[in-house]
Amino acid sequence: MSDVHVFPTLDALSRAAAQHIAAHVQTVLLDQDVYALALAGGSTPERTYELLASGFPRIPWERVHLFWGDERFVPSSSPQSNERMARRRLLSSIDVPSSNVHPIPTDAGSPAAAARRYEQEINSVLSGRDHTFDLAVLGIGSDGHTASLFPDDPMAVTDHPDDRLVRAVQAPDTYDVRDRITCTLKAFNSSSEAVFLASGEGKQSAVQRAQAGDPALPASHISPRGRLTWFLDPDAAAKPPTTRSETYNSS
Ligand SMILES: O=C1O[C@H](COP(=O)(O)O)[C@@H](O)[C@H](O)[C@H]1O
Repeated sequence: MSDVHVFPTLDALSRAAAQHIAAHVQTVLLDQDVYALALAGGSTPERTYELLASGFPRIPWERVHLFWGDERFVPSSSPQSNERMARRRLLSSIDVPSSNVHPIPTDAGSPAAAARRYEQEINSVLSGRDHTFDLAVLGIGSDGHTASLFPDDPMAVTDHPDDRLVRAVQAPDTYDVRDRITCTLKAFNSSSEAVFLASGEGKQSAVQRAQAGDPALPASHISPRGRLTWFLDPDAAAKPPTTRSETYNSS
């Protein structure tokens, strides 16, 4: 099941995404003690994180566990670090217990060691559940990658992935940071929900191909157990905005 919403600007799509995430947190916490949110890196979600951090809409952060969908194998102080971005935009402004924050451990000796440790952490924090994350925030690259699942990686473009929840991968040589750790299709597709955030003309072709189900794109293989919702601007969607009242309902 996939819903597509087009908003006039990145700010508007970020507001709608923040409201969608907050509404889902509130709903899920009626039935569960804790909520597991997987964060995307890159630049597109920065505004959504700032809005979530601003307190509107309000989220009971003490009951939320934060994970990262992928990470570059760099120190957490690096400008390339997905952890650093989320700490600056979101975590620095919210009262979330440090024991609820689960960054990918790039201080492990190697990407493979970091992946192994992160899989253990996910299994330990989320043990006893029948699903992984309650919601995964995802971006999409112009090449159709999502998280650090790249098109040239056979495990990123299969409907029958291995049993791992986290893997060490190499990004193509056009990327600044090639050593990466990523949650797998299994981890994302065992989540309750996922949202894609995409803005700008550079994303247009990848968004169209992913929505059409082009099997060569990792983003096409994202299929959570419940809703998959796209938050787009007109350039990424190649469509004019649809008004919020017609197309967006956070319930
Ligand atoms: O490398 C990455 O890229 C994607 C997309 O990033 P964006 O800057 O185009 O929004 C991101 O979702 C992923 O977490 C990141 O590691």
